[in-house]
Amino acid sequence: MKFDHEKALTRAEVLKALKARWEFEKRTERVPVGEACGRVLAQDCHAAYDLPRHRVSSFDGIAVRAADFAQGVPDTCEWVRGVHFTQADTGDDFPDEFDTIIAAEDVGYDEAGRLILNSALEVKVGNAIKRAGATMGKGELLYEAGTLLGPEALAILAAGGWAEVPVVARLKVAYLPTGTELVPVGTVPERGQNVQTNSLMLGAYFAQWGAEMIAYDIVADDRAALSIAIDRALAEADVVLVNGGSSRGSEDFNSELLQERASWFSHGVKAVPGRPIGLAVIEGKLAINVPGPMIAAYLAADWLVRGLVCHYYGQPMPQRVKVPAVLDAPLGARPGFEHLARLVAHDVGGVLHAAPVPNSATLAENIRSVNAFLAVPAGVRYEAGDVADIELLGTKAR
Ligand SMILES: Nc1nc2c(c(=O)[nH]1)N[C@H]1C(S)=C(S)[C@@H](COP(=O)(O)OP(=O)(O)OC[C@H]3O[C@@H](n4cnc5c(N)ncnc54)[C@H](O)[C@@H]3O)O[C@H]1N2
Ligand code: MOO
Repeated sequence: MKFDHEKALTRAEVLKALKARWEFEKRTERVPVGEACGRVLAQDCHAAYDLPRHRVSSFDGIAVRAADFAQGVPDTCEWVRGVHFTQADTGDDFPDEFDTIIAAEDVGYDEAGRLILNSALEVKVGNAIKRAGATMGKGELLYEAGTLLGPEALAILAAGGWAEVPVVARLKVAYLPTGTELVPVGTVPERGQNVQTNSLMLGAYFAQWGAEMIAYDIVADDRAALSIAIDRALAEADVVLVNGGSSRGSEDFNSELLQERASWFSHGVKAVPGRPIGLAVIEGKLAINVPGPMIAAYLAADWLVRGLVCHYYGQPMPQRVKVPAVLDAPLGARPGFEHLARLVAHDVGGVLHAAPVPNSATLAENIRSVNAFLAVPAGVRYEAGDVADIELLGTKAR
């Protein structure tokens, strides 16, 4: 499908246009609290009760009556466990007749098992006692709707009585690999064939971002078959990704098929790699024709699908750590286009340097070595030796 570079939108314009037109329904489901890490809370969650339910000791030690210490440390030779004092270790409840704790470090016993206390002790009511509700008070707001739950949140919610947690249902992203040349993983490709692998990479990313991928079987470059598959995917998912057939090949039908169904359609983004992307809004759902090549598919997922996932969950797009690096090669795209530069960053005598992978490298080598990213704005060109703030992709700089 032909497209006009001048009409292509910037990445920011694409995100804005799609978010403005996307009509998604945020479904809610309840999941066991142990499975809620990484999920987004669908409603405010309050503590169901005070915890601890009643005051407890906050030290390993013994519970005593402070009144017995009004004149200083008493003679405890005749003290009877359970009558004059009782064991009360950290987190332990103890009978209400006792009102203070003496830490184990200040407590001893003689050969006859009689209690001996440090004579310098000052004992007041309420020493080393954790009040009722100190962990959480009944009705306390534990987490607000919209919170992205992390490991600690699971523990706090569970402590507050939430054995099951109401969360936003996972965004469903249908992934449709298309191309007559594609064969499934496990098949040795013949001449003219290629292994369908983007679904593995994208599915793993979507899982990290909290979206569920519905992976479809490979669809050949056949208009009728593609049309049926696209309609099926649109019925099943919130977002449909049609991978491949996005450009100008004689069998690149996908963007056309999306445009036919769309209330809004745009082809192409002013960013490379990944420029020939098809963007459609179909009955309030989003359908994206993601370019086939692995790096273009990765980039589209990273800036666009991730942005949409964050929008669905009401979360900000996570920002990567940026650090200054000396560029060892020029960077910048043709006029009007952003350059989404994937870089290899490495330390040279305490100074971070970065450069793109040489064109001569295999794709495998490229993927293995890239550990940084720089979005060079349209109209900007960096020369070798310039310093730029690069984003670290989370792998160790080498
Ligand atoms: N004459 C032109 N040719 C191309 C242009 C252009 O402007 N003029 N743009 C190039 C750019 S940039 C890109 S990006 C690609 C876009 O390609 P398509 O989206 O049409 O993808 P296909 O042609 O179907 O496949 C390309 C390549 O990727 C492999 N592929 C596809 N899907 C998968 C998958 N699921 N897993 C693994 N690999 C996949 C496919 O086998 C091909 O090798 O067009 C350029 N051409
Ligand atoms: O978008 Mo393409 O070749 O630039 O991957």
